[in-house]
Amino acid sequence: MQAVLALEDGTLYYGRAFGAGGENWGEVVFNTGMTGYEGVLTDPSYCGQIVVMTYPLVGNYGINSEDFESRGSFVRGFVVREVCDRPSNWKAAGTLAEFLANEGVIGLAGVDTRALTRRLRTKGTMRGIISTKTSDPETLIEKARSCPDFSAQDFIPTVATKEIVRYDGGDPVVALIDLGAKQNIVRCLQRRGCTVVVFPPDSLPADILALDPAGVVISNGPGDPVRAVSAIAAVRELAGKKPLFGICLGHQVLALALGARTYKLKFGHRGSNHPVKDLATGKVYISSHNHGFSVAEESLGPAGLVITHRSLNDGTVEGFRHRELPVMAVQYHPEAGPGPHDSEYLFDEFLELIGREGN
Ligand SMILES: NC(=O)CC[C@H](N)C(=O)O
Repeated sequence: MQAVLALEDGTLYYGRAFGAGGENWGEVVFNTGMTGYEGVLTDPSYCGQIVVMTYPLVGNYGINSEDFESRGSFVRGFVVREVCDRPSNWKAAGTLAEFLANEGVIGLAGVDTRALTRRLRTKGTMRGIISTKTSDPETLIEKARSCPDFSAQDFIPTVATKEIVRYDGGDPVVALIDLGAKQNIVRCLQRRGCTVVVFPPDSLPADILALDPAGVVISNGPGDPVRAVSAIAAVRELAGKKPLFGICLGHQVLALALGARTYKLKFGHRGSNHPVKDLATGKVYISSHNHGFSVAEESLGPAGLVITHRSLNDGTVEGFRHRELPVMAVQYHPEAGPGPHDSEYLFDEFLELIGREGN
């Protein structure tokens, strides 16, 4: 079966359909990871987006639920150069096509994803429609042009928990504000002995403080950070009361809560191979990224924040700390999943921050 991706600039990319059939729309973004498609597909931060993989062969180690980052896939479409139909891996429980079919995600294979990526890099992220109904491409282009603006949509309620979930471990007890959290954040904290209590995104500060956690982590998540209104308000109140660690959307929410600004990047950072410099040590880490927004560097100082990490690809802010308060944040993914594990040391730094606060 044929499928097509229509972009709002009028470009069409035809290929072979795999996974689910039908039609869906979203913001078209590219990911430069050479592996890790299971983590990408189940990362709730991709909610509302059609993901294009630049690596030319995807699906070769199949799918297994142990590597999932959430309960399913929230992507609106998945575009690859070549899909592997016969995976080979001891953990594989199924194929990529089967997984996408089960999740209702339309796959499109046979596209020159590098050419598509160059277009997105030149023109910036665009809205698009992925469809297995290919007979009327002009209508698809029109539909792509009339999709709602990405920043006008609230994705967090679709992906985040509605109830408090407790993962028992030892001490300390850490609260995790779930804006669409990747499961590996929980795993990384549990591996360090923590009990993790996951809170819904609209939890009140008083609910979180009632637990008396030693620290609070604000998770990754989808969409424009300025829409995370209740989390921003909650975090503003928690700052100074508990040590805080923001990851990705959590980093942006912390910045906004403390008075800094965010803006949309032209095409974002998505992949497992992004160099970031830790400015305290001068060390460069290859790290896992998935963000389309960034914190404006000039807005950090007035908010009492100091840059701690910087992207070596485009120089944007990748981490900050507060000058006085126990507050740290990174724009990228110390939990990896997928991606290199080298930045897990940031969880150790968070536990040190908790320790210093005498909890
Ligand atoms: N992974 C994330 O938390 C992404 C944060 C935000 N949705 C962005 O695109 O910038």
